[in-house]
Amino acid sequence: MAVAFLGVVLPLDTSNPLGINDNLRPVGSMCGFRRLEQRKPRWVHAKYASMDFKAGNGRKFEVVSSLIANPAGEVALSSEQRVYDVVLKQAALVKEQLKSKTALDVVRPDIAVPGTLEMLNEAYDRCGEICAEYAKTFYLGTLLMTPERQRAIWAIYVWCRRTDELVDGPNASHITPSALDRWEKRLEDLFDGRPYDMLDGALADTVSRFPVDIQPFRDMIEGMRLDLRKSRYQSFDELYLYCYYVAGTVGLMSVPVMGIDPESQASTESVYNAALALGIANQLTNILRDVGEDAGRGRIYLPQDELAQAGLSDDDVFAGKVTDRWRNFMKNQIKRARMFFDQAEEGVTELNQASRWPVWASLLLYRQILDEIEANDYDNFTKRAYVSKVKKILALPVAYGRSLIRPSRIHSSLTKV
Ligand SMILES: CC(C)=CCC/C(C)=C/CC/C(C)=C/CC/C(C)=C/[C@@H]1[C@@H](COP(=O)(O)OP(=O)(O)O)[C@]1(C)CC/C=C(\C)CC/C=C(\C)CCC=C(C)C
Ligand SMILES: [Mn+2]
Repeated sequence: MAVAFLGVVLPLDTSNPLGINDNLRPVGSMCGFRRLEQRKPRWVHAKYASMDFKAGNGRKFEVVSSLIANPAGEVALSSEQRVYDVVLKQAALVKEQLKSKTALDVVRPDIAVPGTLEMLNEAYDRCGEICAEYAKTFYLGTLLMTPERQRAIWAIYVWCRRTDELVDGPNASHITPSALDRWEKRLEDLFDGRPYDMLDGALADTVSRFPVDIQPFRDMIEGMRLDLRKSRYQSFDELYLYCYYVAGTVGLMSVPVMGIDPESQASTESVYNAALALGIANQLTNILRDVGEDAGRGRIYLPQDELAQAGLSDDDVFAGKVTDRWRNFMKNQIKRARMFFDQAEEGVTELNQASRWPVWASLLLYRQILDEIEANDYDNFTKRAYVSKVKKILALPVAYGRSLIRPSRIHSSLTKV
């Protein structure tokens, strides 16, 4: 089946609701080692890398603040510092783009999305339907936002879901790095106002209206590339980068749409940093919940050095036996994930009033998965930790109550300097 959209005939396969096919085209990626540079780590998550997780026996790399050195003395920026550089750039870009907002209420008048308004509305409605189908609670949360914001978030959600589906969906075994290159080319096209199908058309419209940058989208595709070629993570530093790619990026894509409260005294970069932390916390939680399922696919996302330090090996993970060593190891992993949630909390209040509720709801619900892992006595091999419907419903008014808290006028750790 095909639909005429934005002046061209676009494929739409009803048996494939996300409309993913391999009809994509070619592109490239990102950095590696740098020589030692004195850089001040700010908003550092390094404390999470070092707290109780210090370099163990036989480790090749040592965490030194924002730098990582190998035994030969070569020094690389830590993942945290590399990602923080992206945060700074994104925060600067959003400020820049908002300054140039035109009377037409678009931030990028150079993007002219072809097609009629009716087609565009239809595309956004479809994004909403997909979002409701795949993530009901989250969809309900978006209904509180202004219509323009809610449909922009749906369009971003659908692009993320489709990207994840490439490597995790039913056709995942056919996905090659070049298919991801073609998906990236398609992304560039939609950012240039040349969407490939109706769902891309909705996102093209979103990026013309909101100061959303292409970098986090590219980085998410990079995360999917990593997933194709890598099934072990040597250290938390490596895992952190993966979590940024596949989940921290979602925070960076969403904040320009959700907006920062006009009363907020917080710096833009601190809010972006909190959004990044929420993505990282969610992904760490995903990883801890899915240990058994991932092991069944030969994958272990847990940092190898920390497993070794706890006296555990890949074989223990594959054997799936809950021992005291495993419980202790998991306690530390859960503690770290909670620290990222705590950091994210600091930023939610700074968001625009109508955006706070869905973010609080998603934060509270996701964080409860960690409680459920504990309630399962750390058996994440044979039991899937999930939050019951009743607990989900109970969390919603709590989230609503928190969303009423206004940004603080008093100097805080997030205040602009
Ligand atoms: C200041 C502040 C705190 C602002 C909030 C910023 C914000 C909205 C952050 C959102 C964080 C978030 C929801 C991240 C998603 C993390 C996640 C679960 C990523 C998953 C990756 C791959 O995981 P995996 O394959 O291991 O897991 P599955 O078994 O497949 O689940 C993802 C699946 C990547 C794709 C992500 C999505 C489909 C979610 C996209 C969500 C949005 C665009 C909306 C976010 C908005 C709200 C209100 C939560
Ligand atoms: Mn997935």
